[in-house]
Amino acid sequence: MMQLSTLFFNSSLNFPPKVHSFALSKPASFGSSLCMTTFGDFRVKSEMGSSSSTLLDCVGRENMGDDLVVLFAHLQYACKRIAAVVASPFNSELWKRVGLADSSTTPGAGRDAPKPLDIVSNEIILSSLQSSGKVAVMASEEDDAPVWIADNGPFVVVTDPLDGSRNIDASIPTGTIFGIYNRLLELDHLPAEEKALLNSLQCGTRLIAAGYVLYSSATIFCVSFGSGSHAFTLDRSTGDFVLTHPTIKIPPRGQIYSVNDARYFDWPQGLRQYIDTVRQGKGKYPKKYSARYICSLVADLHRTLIYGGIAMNPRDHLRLVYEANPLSFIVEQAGGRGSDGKNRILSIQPVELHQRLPLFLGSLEDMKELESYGDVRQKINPGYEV
Ligand SMILES: O=P(O)(O)OC[C@H]1O[C@](O)(COP(=O)(O)O)[C@@H](O)[C@@H]1O
Repeated sequence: MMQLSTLFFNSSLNFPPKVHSFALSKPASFGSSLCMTTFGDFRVKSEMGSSSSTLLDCVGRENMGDDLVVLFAHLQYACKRIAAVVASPFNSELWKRVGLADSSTTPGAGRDAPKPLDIVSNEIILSSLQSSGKVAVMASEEDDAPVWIADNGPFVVVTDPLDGSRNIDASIPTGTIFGIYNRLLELDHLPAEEKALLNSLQCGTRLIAAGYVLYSSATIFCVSFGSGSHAFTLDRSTGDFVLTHPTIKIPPRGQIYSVNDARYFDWPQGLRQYIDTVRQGKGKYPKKYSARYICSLVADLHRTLIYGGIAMNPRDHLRLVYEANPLSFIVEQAGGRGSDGKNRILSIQPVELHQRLPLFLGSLEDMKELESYGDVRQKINPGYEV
């Protein structure tokens, strides 16, 4: 079968040669205090701090070596392509043009059936990582087993290429999640399949970098190298990810909880009590909480980082290796906590690539209060249809 990404990107039907082009002017200097960009007739002014710089500038400054800069150059390129694909008017054509319903795409046990854009995003990331020459193995939500890429690649990448893809048809935000480890040299002697898996099952405490990319009204690349979490916004006029949220600090308390509360009657007593309490303004923070739930993990987490509160999914649904670990890393680096309702996520040793668990991410004080209710992890998981 033709590669989906090839089909999607090379087709003249999908990308008509005739596109509107606006006169785009590149800002004179990103270092200036006022950055002005022209989008056609619209002039957009943005205040840029003196620290204004791009994602690649910042990766370079982390002093973690040129290999990581090269990897991020490829990763950001992949995410820009995914951003373009999810916003394309031709997404709905994918179902008709490729045979995704055949058995070759049936996922292994414990995995959900992929959507066409999951597969396209997966291919975009895989091909970028392959051409970087810096990645030994990629473990993805979309593959049953990790893919061994290059014996001498210094890094291991775990990823959910397109989280929240069930929202695509309604143009609701989606995101890419990634985590990066060093390749474990002591496993080099093992057969490829075995070392690919063991490299991918590293504990979250060993992450050297992690992040997410939010595809929403803005495309935001949030990353941590273990010294704070920083977010960059895609400037579509230049193609750069520009530093917009340096050293994010999650508020120690928010007034927002984010959960699919249609599952209320499947929740354990502790979680019901916690939500009942904060809804009524009877918790440690004496104000009534509000609910926000996009049902798109990256978007729910991004809002939580900015406004505070807790983003949670109390059932065994989200994956430890490529969802919970990278996002917990980001949250911890922003001063918050990531747990399964009891244990710190980053300290849980993965035993399976697609291992699922309850996930709670958020403000330190809110997380402590939630966990004090003890029993917050949902035991039953009846297989909800939507
Ligand atoms: O159905 P629930 O329990 O509300 O789960 C919703 C969550 O599942 C996700 O869609 C991830 O699941 P998928 O990877 O199967 O799409 C998250 O983006 C979202 O937060």
